Amino acid sequence: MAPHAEQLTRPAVQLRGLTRSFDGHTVLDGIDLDLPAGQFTALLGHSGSGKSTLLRAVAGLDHEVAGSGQLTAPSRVSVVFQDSRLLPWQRVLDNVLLGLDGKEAERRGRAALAEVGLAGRERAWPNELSGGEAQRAALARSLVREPELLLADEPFGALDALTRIRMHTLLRELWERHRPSVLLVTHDVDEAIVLADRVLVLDEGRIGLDLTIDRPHPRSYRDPLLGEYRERLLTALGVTEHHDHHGTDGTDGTDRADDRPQHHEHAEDPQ
Ligand SMILES: Nc1ncnc2c1ncn2[C@@H]1O[C@H](COP(=O)(O)OP(=O)(O)OP(=O)(O)O)[C@@H](O)[C@H]1O
Repeated sequence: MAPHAEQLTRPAVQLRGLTRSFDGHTVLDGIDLDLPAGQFTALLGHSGSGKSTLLRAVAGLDHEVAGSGQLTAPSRVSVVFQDSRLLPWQRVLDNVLLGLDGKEAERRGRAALAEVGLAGRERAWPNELSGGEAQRAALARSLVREPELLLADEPFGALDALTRIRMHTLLRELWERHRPSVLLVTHDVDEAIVLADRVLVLDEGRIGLDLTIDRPHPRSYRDPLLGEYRERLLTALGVTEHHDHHGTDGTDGTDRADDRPQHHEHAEDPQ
């Protein structure tokens, strides 16, 4: 990045030479990355390419990676995973407040639940929520902590296609209102290009493609101009042979997530 540009956008996250290996197998191979404060970035890559490993490193959850290079991240970080990780023995509001006390925290917790569309469900138990509602509650739990950086690891990966699209709208609205820096890990090319302003492709331990998505929001899956970005990302992911299924073919695209190659072998739990 040019020096003057660096002065304009304070990076929220800065990685220099970040490396991580497991059993002699290098997963992150000297990653250099700046995430400017307030940017919405998506991270794509095949299963096993190291997306969760990178996210865990940025979250400060991986102590071994820390010494490998330079890693700077904000102190107020929230992480949302594919499963909501709500505690089943705590009611929804108590899950959202976990570790926060006092009337003011409770007021913020209720406000966060209202923001994600769960007003009135404060006293529900997690097992009374649908998958989408549970992820809404997980987002509320993140929001209430007013994170400078929101890390999301396949947060909508277990949801049906229609719920996922509703959650996309919600996440983008929350981002517009609160403006945390976001790093969203996903397998879903359409999810990445509809939500993010910048999409990174992780390939062989490096950032293989760093693409700015220069289209206004809210974006539609139907926008034919997103097709060019989709094509570039699919090419970077090595799946150009699926062009006919993913091109601008006049369908609304809402079912695309289901007819593209799936990479779920290692998608469950990044812990
Ligand atoms: N704790 C661990 N111990 C050993 N190997 C690990 C560990 N965590 C990750 N790996 C390995 O590192 C590689 C990258 O895993 P990672 O979970 O980061 O990939 P990913 O891109 O997030 O995959 P997916 O999209 O399937 O979730 C994989 O080969 C995985 O087996």
